[in-house]
Amino acid sequence: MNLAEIGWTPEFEQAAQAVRAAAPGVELQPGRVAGVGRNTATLWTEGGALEAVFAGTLRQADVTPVVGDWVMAEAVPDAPLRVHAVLPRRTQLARAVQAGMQVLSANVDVVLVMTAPDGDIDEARLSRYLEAVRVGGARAALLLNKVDLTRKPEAVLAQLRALDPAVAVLPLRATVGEGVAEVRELIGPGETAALIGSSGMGKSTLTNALLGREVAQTGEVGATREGRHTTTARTLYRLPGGGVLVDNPGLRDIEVWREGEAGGFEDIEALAAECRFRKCTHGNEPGCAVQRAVSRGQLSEERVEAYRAAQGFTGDRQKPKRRK
Ligand SMILES: Nc1nc2c(ncn2[C@@H]2O[C@H](COP(=O)(O)OP(=O)(O)OP(=O)(O)O)[C@@H](O)[C@H]2O)c(=O)[nH]1
Ligand SMILES: [Zn+2]
Repeated sequence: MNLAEIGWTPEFEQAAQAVRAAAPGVELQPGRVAGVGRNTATLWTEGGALEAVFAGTLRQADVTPVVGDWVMAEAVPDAPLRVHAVLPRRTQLARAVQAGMQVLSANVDVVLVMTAPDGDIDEARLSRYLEAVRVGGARAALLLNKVDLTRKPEAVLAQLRALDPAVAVLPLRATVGEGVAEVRELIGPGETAALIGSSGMGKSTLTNALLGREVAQTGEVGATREGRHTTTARTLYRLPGGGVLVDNPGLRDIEVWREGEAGGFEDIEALAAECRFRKCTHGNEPGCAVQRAVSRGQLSEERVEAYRAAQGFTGDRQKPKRRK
């Protein structure tokens, strides 16, 4: 597998070097988590898809790999790979749980938020989705599927555009493939997309259209409940022509994690305490511990920008560049 096609970047390479330097004598190779089980994962590696187990060091570090993560793993003769470390996440999608926050998928570049004009458009829910995406550091786009079901598609599209003028809004008819090429263009080379939205909006139909084959079970009339794909497993799919799609990122009807009292940026806040200036905006200030962590590959630029935006810190720093 060509790692760049599945999301590997120079930033991850830099972070990988740091992990290797900290573990001399261990032969570590990168892999992307395509599926997770209990203490196990399927990794996409240069040598193809391989099974892996989590090493004790990982449990000590108190980090659990999630789908989309890049990890460093050791080859073990006649046994699964052993995952030693998770590389810093560029972005994340998380949900609120009793204990605080649970990361569902990592390193997603663009989140496609799907809705449809059958029934009412739930503006509050869509806004929550957009906020959760923004907090996690990814880009968002709104897809209005089933445009054939409304006589006033323009009015509905305008309603969606008003939610956030910075977010692209695309009309779609997933069942016949109309608008699918435009959706595909939102996913750049080597980028990772995730599809979220309530049940029945047409996510499986779009997934199949993007992949050019039947992988996701759609809710066609007549399908039996048992026959339906009721698993909550998250998986990665490779898109024809490069790029990755996260199936079922787990944000269907659930409580999305938004910045709140706890913030969702605890890691960045811990670093910020080390900045030279108490009022550091983590832009270009000297002695900024947050930017230092970014330059060392320990923290992603995207998450810092999301944090700065949430804090109302703007300007004096470029927005993260879109990868070509
Ligand atoms: N009229 C119309 N129906 C569509 C369109 N896209 C999907 N559908 C139908 O909507 C129903 C639900 O589609 P799915 O793709 O299963 O929806 P989903 O979002 O994956 O649903 P869950 O798996 O429950 O989350 C199916 O009967 C589809 O055929 C469209 O563009 N127009
Ligand atoms: Zn700072």
